[in-house]
Amino acid sequence: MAPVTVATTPNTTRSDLTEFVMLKGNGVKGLSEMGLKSLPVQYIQPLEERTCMIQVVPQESIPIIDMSNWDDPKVGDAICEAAQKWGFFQIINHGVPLQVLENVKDATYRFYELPAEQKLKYTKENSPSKDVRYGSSFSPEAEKALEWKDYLSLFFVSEAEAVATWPPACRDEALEYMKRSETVIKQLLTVLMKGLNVEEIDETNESLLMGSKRINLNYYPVCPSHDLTVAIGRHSDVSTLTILLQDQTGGLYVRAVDSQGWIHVPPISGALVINIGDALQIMSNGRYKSIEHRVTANGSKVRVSVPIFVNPRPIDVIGPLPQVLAGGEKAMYKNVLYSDYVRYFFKKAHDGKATIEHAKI
Ligand SMILES: CC(C)(COP(=O)(O)OP(=O)(O)OC[C@H]1O[C@@H](n2cnc3c(N)ncnc32)[C@H](O)[C@@H]1OP(=O)(O)O)[C@@H](O)C(=O)NCCC(=O)NCCSC(=O)/C=C/c1ccc(O)cc1
Ligand SMILES: O=C(O)CCC(=O)C(=O)O
Ligand SMILES: [Fe+2]
Repeated sequence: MAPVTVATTPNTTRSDLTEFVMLKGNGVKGLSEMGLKSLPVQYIQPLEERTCMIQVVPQESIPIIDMSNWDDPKVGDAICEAAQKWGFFQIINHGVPLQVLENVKDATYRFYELPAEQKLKYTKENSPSKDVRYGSSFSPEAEKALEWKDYLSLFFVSEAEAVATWPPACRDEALEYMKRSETVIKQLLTVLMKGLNVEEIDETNESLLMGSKRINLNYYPVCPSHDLTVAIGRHSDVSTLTILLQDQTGGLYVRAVDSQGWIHVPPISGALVINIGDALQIMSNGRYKSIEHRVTANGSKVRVSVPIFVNPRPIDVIGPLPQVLAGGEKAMYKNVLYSDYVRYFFKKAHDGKATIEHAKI
C-alpha cells in the first residue's frame, strides 16, 4: 500500500505526501498514526521559525478578566486596556455553559476520528459547499514548509445552510457553541466600542463588526521531531475578534509587547481566549492591537482548539471608524473590501503581520 511507504520515509516526494495527506484525506493525523519516527522533510521549518527557537518570556502573562460584571466600568477599562496593550486576554465567568465547550471539543475528536474517505468529502475539491472545508496545513500551495495541523473550517451563512452542509459528526455542537457565545461577543464589542467613543451598537455597526462568522475545528496530532516544525506559524487573525477554546495541552504563544520573545497562554479550564484581529486594529486606527501568535507542535499529546472568528461581512468596506478620527487623528489604514483582505491573507503562507502592512497608508 503506497501510503505506508509515504508515511514511514522522511524523504518522500512532495507529490506522494500531498496525495496521502491532502488528496486521500488522511491529514497529518494519518501520518502521525502510522507511527513514523522522523519528520517528513516537507514539514521542516527554516531554523528561525522552529518550535525549538521560541524565546519564552516566563515572567509575563496575558490578563485574565472576569466577565460576571461586564458592564462595570472597571471591567470595561480592563478589557480596553488589554486590547490596547496585549491584544490578547482570557475571560472567565463568560456565560457560555462549560458543557457546551466540552461538547464541541468532543465533536472535534468525533469528526477527526471518521475514516479518511468520509473526511475526504469535505476537502476543497469535493466539498458540497464553499463554506465547508477540511484541509491540512494553512496554505500548502504557498508554503515553503508545511504546518503540522489539520482543520475543518465552517463559514456560517445561515442555520439552514449549516444543517444541510456541515458534517453531522460535529454540526450541532459547533452551531450550539456559536449560538451560546453570541451574548459574550456582543458584551465584548459593546465595551470595546465604548472605548472608541462609539456609544451603541446599532444595526449598521453590528453588521460591520460581527456580520459574519467562521468556526474552525483544529486538530494537532502528536508530532515526531516536533522541535523542527510548527503547528501554526506566526500570524495575526484577520477577524474583528477571535474567541478561542483550547484544551489542556498548551502550546499557544503570543508575541510579547516590545520584545522578540513569546508569552505562553496557559490553558485555564473553562476559560476562553480572546484576541483582537486585523479588522478591529484597522477600524480602531491602530488603538487595539492584532497581535502575532503561533502554536508549537507537541511530541507526546494530541491538541485540539476551536476558534470562532467574528468578522465583518465579505461585502463590507472596512477602514478607521469616523468616531475614532473625529478628533483630527490621521487615518493609518486605507478603506479595503473585506473579502479582498481575507483572500490576500489566505493566498500567502503565514507571515506574521504582513497582511495588515498591505492596508497601511
Ligand atoms: C474571501 C472568502 C474567505 C471566500 O470568498 P469566496 O468568494 O466565497 O471565494 P472562495 O470560497 O472561492 O474562496 C476564495 C479563496 O479563499 C480562500 N479560503 C476560503 N476559505 C478558506 C479556509 N477556510 N482556509 C483557507 N483558505 C480559504 C482560498 O484561498 C480560496 O481560494 P482557493 O484556494 O483558490 O479556492 C470570504 O468567505 C470572506 O471574505 N469571508 C470573510 C470572513 C472570513 O472568512 N474571515 C476570515 C476569518 S479567519 C481568521 O481570522 C484566521 C484564520 C486562520 C486560519 C488558519 C490559520 O492557520 C490561522 C488563521
Ligand atoms: O490553536 C490555537 O491555540 C490557535 C489557533 C489559531 O491561532 C488560529 O486558528 O488562528
Ligand atoms: Fe490565529
